[in-house]
Amino acid sequence: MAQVDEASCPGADPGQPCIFKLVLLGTDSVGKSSLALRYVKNDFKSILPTVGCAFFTKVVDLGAASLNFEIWDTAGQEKYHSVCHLYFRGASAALLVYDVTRKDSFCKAQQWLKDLEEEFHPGEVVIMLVGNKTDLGKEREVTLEEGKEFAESKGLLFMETSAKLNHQVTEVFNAVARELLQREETKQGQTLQGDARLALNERPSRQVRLILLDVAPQLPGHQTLRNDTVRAEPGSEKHFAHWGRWTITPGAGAHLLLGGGGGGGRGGSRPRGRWQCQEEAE
Ligand SMILES: Nc1nc2c(ncn2[C@@H]2O[C@H](COP(=O)(O)OP(=O)(O)OP(=O)(O)O)[C@@H](O)[C@H]2O)c(=O)[nH]1
Repeated sequence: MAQVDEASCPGADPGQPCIFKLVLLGTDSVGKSSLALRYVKNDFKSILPTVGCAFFTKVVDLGAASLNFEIWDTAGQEKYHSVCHLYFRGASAALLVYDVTRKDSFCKAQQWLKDLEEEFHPGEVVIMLVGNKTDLGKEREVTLEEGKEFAESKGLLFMETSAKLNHQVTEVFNAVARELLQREETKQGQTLQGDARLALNERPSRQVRLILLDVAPQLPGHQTLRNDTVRAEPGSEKHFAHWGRWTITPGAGAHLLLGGGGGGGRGGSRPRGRWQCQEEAE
């Protein structure tokens, strides 16, 4: 993956990795806190139900690039549902966690997705559906295919994990991190393209009208030899018989490249007298 210009990431100090807010969503006891704990501290232990929200940070090193995750672990209990919305505002990524041994938690994850869809524009957040507790395979109520199918139908990333066995936990966060950096890179590319288009639009029209005239009235007996109007592409070269070769630069006029003996002089490398190029943008 190409390297992202980290200095231009939103929320980051110049030269520092991008900061992305990632929110863990899902009903109670699906293993949100356990996934966060496993990922951040490589630990698994009995945890009390989350009250409100817990917060972790983690630097993700992907080799070619790195980023900072702010991980918001929300409480899954129903009584906290309404406040969870406060926590997922401003998120760049969300993990929708369900427990593969509980169908109800899979349905709840789908409801969380609806909430996210109401809050964010399509594509604004990277969303991964995570089926946790694969170590309890015998008690499965949600198959791998069901999870995969639902994720595909909604354009979500998808993985199954076991926080207990440390199965695919880092992979989940890394996959989200890669997706975020890729999107950031695309965004920056589009901004650059937009800037370039803007710059092009600011230039005069591609066709310009140049009026070349010899202005050397101070020379005795001299008069304007030619008053010519041409249409020229920016940056093009034009040859005028007796007037030499000129480069045409809209906005900056025309510049003599090689004199053709203009200004009344014959065979000289520079025209005599003063020359002027007037430009009219079309
Ligand atoms: N077998 C197994 N148990 C797990 C796994 N992950 C979490 N648990 C257990 O599931 C229970 C709930 O885990 P939590 O991490 O507290 O779940 P939560 O989603 O944060 O719960 P709330 O705070 O209520 O929202 C705990 O007893 C964990 O030990 C897993 O991968 N496998």
